[in-house]
Amino acid sequence: MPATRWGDPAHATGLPDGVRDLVGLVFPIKDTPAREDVAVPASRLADELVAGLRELLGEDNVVTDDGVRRLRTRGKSTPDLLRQRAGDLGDAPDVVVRPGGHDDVVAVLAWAQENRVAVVPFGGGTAVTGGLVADPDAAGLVGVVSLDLGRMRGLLALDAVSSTATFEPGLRGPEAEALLAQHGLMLGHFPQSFEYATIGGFAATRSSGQSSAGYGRFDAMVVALRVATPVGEVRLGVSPANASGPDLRELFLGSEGAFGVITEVTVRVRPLPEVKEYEGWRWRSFAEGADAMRQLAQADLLPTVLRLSDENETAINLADPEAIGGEGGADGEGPGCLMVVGYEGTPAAVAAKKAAVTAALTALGGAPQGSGPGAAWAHGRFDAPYLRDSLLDNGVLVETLETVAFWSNRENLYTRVKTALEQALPGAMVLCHVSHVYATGCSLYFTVAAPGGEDPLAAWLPAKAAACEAIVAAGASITHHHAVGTDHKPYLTAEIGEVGAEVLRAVKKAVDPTGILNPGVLIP
Ligand SMILES: Cc1cc2nc3c(=O)[nH]c(=O)nc-3n(C[C@H](O)[C@H](O)[C@H](O)COP(=O)(O)OP(=O)(O)OC[C@H]3O[C@@H](n4cnc5c(N)ncnc54)[C@H](O)[C@@H]3O)c2cc1C
Repeated sequence: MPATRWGDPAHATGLPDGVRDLVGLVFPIKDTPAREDVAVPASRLADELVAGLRELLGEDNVVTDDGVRRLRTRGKSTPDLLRQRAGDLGDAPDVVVRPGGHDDVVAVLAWAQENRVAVVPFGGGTAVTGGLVADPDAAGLVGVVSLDLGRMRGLLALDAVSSTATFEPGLRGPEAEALLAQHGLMLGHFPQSFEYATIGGFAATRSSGQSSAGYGRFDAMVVALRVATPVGEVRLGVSPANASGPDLRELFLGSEGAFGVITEVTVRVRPLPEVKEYEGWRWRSFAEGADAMRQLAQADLLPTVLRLSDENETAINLADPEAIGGEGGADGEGPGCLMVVGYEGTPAAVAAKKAAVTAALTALGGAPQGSGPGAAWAHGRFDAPYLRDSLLDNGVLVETLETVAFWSNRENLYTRVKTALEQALPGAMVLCHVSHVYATGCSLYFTVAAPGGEDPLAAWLPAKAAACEAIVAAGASITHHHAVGTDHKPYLTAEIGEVGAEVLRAVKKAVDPTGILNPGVLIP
């Protein structure tokens, strides 16, 4: 994946003319190509130090090449891409190392402690909240090692009786699913970053995928972990559940490389679905559709996939305000909102769930739209990041953010965040969908598009701050699944309290006394 863009360059198509024309009606279009010619800053690590790493891992697995260091710089948020596109490679690691297994990771951590070098675990590099941007200076360290887990790609164990699989951390989503598929099994974790994000990254950020209604969040799939910390190994999870004090698995899930390097992840697996059916439902308003989701969740009637776009997102996604959304729906009752509902499983299970959900949604006032919208969503479910690059190329600023609250706070949260973004970015288009649903609440996922102007990063950062402040003021969580990283860290204490922040600092001190792991990330 290039440093300045998402994904496989062969899949990047540019903006189709029709879409470019449509976008041009709303935002000024101008060519803003990325700079690829900027030199990577020189490595801060002395040759003798790098030689020490080579002795540990072998010549081929210690890389100081500028091209590789460029690729391991930051993650894939829009600010990350904008910095890279402008030629700012200031956060480039000094060296990239590629451990072959748990013992290699242990050896690198010992080397880093001895030599006071920061270690940044690098999975797929799809982080969107600054989780890959360590600050060695703040921790008094002399440089940064990017710990690229890409060689650790094994399926280590499969317990078919218990339905669990143990993976190494560097497997990307499709690779893990392909290994399981050989046994007729699946994991069922499909974030939009599925093609590049890794098993270790999913665990380290407590990721949530597009099928979370049916299969759950990633952290809920994890039953056991092996973690290498600077003070020793931690192995957790000898049983699915227990009452053996606080569950320490939870301490390492979501720890974003600040407490240790996750070297093995054991997850619950399930049979591959025989049937997949996705369909659309139309609602008169976002509030009405969201309330239908709440009622499904509270009646234990969740399908596998469930998402609801607000009026703006519905209109934009369909790029045809006459079809659904926009002024006046087909029934003349005002703007409409599209819900995507998906069912996966055995034919009998799908038929039974579909019948029950259909009856419930019909009774709640939903209008079935057939399989067309569902098929369109399934076809394009991993394409949006490519579109973002094309829009950035054309001078349009695009970024997403997400949050989560209880149902009783949903409307308040939606209004506050939308208003904050619209006020901070005049002329912005703010879209939203309910992306993940629980019996007690839901996640809201916002997409913002605005004129990039002369300095899109300078335009975006105050808007992001305004949105974060609105989330805090609404009493919601600063993140549902993108994690804390460095971007959300200023808002974490407001959510977990001073004592909570002190607990995190105390754990950090216990497992990483020299502060080499991801300094500056997560811990307030
Ligand atoms: C276009 C796009 C779409 C996205 N869609 C979703 C989505 O639908 N759902 C979602 O949840 N997220 C989404 N994300 C965010 C991101 O993909 C997730 O946070 C993902 O889980 C990160 O995995 P990764 O392997 O890329 O981790 P990285 O980006 O490499 O790392 C993320 C953080 O975890 C740490 N880390 C990585 N591996 C380990 C390890 N083995 N041990 C310890 N620490 C580790 C890193 O140091 C860093 O702090 C999206 C991102 C992009 C760019």
